[in-house]
Amino acid sequence: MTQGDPRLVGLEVYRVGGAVRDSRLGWPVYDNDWVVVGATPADMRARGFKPVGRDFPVFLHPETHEEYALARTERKQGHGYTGFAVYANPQVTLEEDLARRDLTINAMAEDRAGHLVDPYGGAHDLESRLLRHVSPAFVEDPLRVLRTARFLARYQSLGFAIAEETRALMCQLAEGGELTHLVAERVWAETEKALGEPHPEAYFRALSDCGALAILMPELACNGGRLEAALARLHRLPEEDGPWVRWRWARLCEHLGDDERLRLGERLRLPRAYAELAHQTALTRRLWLSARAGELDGARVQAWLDGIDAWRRSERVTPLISLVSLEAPSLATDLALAWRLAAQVMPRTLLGEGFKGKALGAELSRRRREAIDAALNDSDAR
Ligand SMILES: Nc1ccn([C@@H]2O[C@H](COP(=O)(O)OP(=O)(O)OP(=O)(O)O)[C@@H](O)[C@H]2O)c(=O)n1
Repeated sequence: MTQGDPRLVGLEVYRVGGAVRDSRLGWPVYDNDWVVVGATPADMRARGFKPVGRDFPVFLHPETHEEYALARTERKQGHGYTGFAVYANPQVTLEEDLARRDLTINAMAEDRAGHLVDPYGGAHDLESRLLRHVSPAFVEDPLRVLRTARFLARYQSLGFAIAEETRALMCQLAEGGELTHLVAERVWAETEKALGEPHPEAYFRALSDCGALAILMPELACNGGRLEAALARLHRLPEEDGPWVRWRWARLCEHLGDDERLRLGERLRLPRAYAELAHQTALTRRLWLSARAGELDGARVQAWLDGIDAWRRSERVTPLISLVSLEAPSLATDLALAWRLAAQVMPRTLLGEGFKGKALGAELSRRRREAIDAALNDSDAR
């Protein structure tokens, strides 16, 4: 791909990071990152690369739009993400650039002929299925605790585990209070990515094991048994092509009380769509729990439909009923009928009958309730 590219002639360029790791694992590679050794920003601009990094000397290839970063070292100076001193200069070697990286499997490079440069044993760890830190500098970026957990969520089915000594550093970061310096957006970004991986439960378990979950998402961490039950639900999702990452989040949080769920959402600055689905899912859980306890009645079903705003957002109903069918199949059948009958009560009809304003609202509610009761009675009769 890079062979014969005139912009690269005379440049010392290596493919690095995730692309090297994933191609060796046989995992799909979506984009390539490159490191350039021995060049200056002026060299890159002269070749037509576009500078993109405000903080780092990173350039975009004008045609492939892939990232080319000048080799750099980084040292932590303060707390949080801004506290890094970046040092890029043509003397920085590839080995030095690789040394600043988080995990050995992420610290491999390939030259343009495909030869591996692997000073930290990444290929061996890839074979041994180990997530292992490159150096003690791992602790300089607390986000790496989450990244390591996320890679476990991605590769767990390949047999990966976190190396004992890396796990110790993760615990150390949690105990030392470093995680409190992570901004909500970065925590959520990693968590959202982890939720999209094949084994998101491994992410939360790894964070729980090192004490990070108790700091970052204490609402989920407070009780081991509840956490395991919540993690089991991550793979029990409604059947539909919809936003399954959101569903995973919703199922994870559905056992939380309203206050806890809101607090967690605020803590993570959760996007609205996630918060809304989590709320609807929690209401739905209460409904099937009440059915299980033999306490279901028309009022509860109507309150549920009101709560999820079914009348205006009818598209919400079927997926939630599909969720109920996983937990309480016969209730799902009843709800489907109740919804079908209640949705046939049209405000327009009532307007035609002369209802207006408050009276219209009250009559609408009364007739919907009638329809719901009829559906539930029908179920009792069956
Ligand atoms: N906190 C971080 C973030 C990134 N990296 C390094 O930067 C590379 C690129 O980071 P990124 O694109 O975030 O991750 P990928 O490894 O490419 O993984 P993904 O497949 O999730 O994109 C990583 O491989 C790793 O070497 C790091 O050491 N520490």
